[in-house]
Amino acid sequence: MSTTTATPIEGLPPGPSLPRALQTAGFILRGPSYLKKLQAEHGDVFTMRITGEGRWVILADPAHIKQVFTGSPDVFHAGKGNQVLLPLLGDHSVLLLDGPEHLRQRRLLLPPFHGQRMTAYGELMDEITAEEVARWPVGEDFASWPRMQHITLEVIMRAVFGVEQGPQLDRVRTALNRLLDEVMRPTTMAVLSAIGPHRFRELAIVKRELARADAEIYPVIRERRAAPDLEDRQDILSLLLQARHEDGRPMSDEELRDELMTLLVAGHETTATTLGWAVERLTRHPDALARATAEVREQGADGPFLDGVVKETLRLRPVLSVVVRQLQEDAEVAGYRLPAGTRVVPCIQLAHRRPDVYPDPDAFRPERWLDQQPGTYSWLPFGGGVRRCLGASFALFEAKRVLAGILGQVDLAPAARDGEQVRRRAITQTPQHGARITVAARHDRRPVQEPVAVPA
Ligand code: HEM
Repeated sequence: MSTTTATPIEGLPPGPSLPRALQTAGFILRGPSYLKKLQAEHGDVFTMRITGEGRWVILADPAHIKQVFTGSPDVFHAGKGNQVLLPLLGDHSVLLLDGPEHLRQRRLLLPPFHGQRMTAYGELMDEITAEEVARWPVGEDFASWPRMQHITLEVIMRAVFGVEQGPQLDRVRTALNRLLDEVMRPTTMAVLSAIGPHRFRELAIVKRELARADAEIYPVIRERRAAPDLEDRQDILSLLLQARHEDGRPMSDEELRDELMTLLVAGHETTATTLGWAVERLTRHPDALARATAEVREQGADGPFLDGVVKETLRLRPVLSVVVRQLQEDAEVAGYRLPAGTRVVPCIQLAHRRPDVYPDPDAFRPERWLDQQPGTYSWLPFGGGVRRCLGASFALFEAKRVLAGILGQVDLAPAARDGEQVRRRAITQTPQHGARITVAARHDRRPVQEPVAVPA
C-alpha cells in the first residue's frame, strides 16, 4: 500500500487519453473490465473524463480511500453528485444534502437503523420470503432478480413504511412501482440529464406522476402520526415520527416523505441485486451451494458460512462500482494537490480485487471470511465515512434472512452454464440475464405435523 508523498504533485494524475465520450462508454458498458485495464496501465491512481461529471480521480489503494472517507465533510461533498435524483427524492433527502444540513438529517435517521434493532424485522422477512418462494416453479429455469425485487419492495413497504397487508398496501405498492419504472427508464434519464433536475421536476408529466405517488404516501404519514399505538410500533416511519431535531421540532410531513422515498430508492434495488448475485454465484459454485444449504438447514440465518457468502458476493459483485466526492476547496489526496471542483472517486470495484488483501482475488471463496474481518477501506460495498450507507445493517440482515429462507425451502440446482456478465442499469451493476436459476426440488423444513385428533 502506498502512502502520501512528502511534497504533493500539483495537478491531476495521468490517465487515458481517449476522448471523453469513449471513456464514458467504456465505464458504462464494460464497467469492471475497463477499470481493471486502466489500473493495469496507470496504477492505483488515475484520472478519467466522464461526460457530465468532469474529471474523476479514481482511487484503488485503501490508504488513499481512507484519506477521502476520513476527510472533512465540508471539503468532500457527496450530495451534489446525486442531484439527478432530486425530482424523485425531494429537497430534504439525506442523499442530496451536504455539510451540516446533511449531518443533521443523518443523525435523525441513524438510530432506527442501528444493527441491534434489525432482529425486529426477522419474522416479517421470513414470512415475505416464504410466500414468494412458494410460487417458484420446480425444474424450470427462471430469472430470480425480479423475484428478489418483489421481496425487497415488500420488506420496505412493511418494515420501513409500516403499511400492513390490505388495500392500502396494494395502492402504495402500485403507485411506487409505477413511479420507479418511469424514472429508471433510459429515455427519462436522458431527458433528465439534458435539462437538469430542477427544470425536469417542473415538467407537467413529471409533476403528475409525482403527485400520484404523493397522494398515496402523505395519507400513510398523516394516519401514522395520529396512530394511538405509535410508541409501540417497530416500523422505521413510526420511529422517525418520534425523532426530534436539535431544537425539539418533529420532522415535517415533507421531510418524512422525502426520506421515505430515499430509503425506498436506496434500499430496494440494491438489496435485490445483491440477492440475485448471491444465488447466481452460489449456483455456479456447487460446493459453496451445498455447504451454505447444509449450514442453513442446521443453524438458520446466523451461520458463519452464509455470512461469508453475502460478504463475498458484495466483494465480487458490488452493486455500485464507485462512490464520488466533489472537492469544495483544493485538497491533498494520494500525493497530489488537487484543485477545487475535482471529483475524487474511491473505486469499490478495484479495491475489492486487490491481491495483497484478497489472495486469488477473482475467485468466489466465501470461506475466506471465516478468518478475515472486512477492512474499512478495502471492503466498501456500502461506501464510507459520514456518507456510509445508512441501511448497511438492514441490508446485510435482510440478505441473510432471505437467502436462508430460500435455501431452507428449496434445493437450488447447480447451473451448467457460465456465470452472468455484469450489466449496468441506471447506476447499479446487475446480472445480465436476471440471475437465472432452477429449483431442483422443494424441501419443507417445517417438521411434519401429527394429524390433529378430532373428538368423537
Ligand atoms: C446491499 C444493499 C445496499 C448497498 C450495496 C448499498 C450501498 C450504498 C452506497 C455505496 C451508498 C453511498 C455511500 C457513500 O457515498 O460513501 C449508500 C448510501 C445510502 N444507503 Fe445504501 N445500500 C444498500 C442498501 C440500503 C438499504 C436497505 C437502505 C435503507 C433502507 C439504504 C439506505 C441508504 C441511504 C439513506 C444512503 C445515504 C447515506 C448518506 O448520504 O448519508 N441502503 N448505500
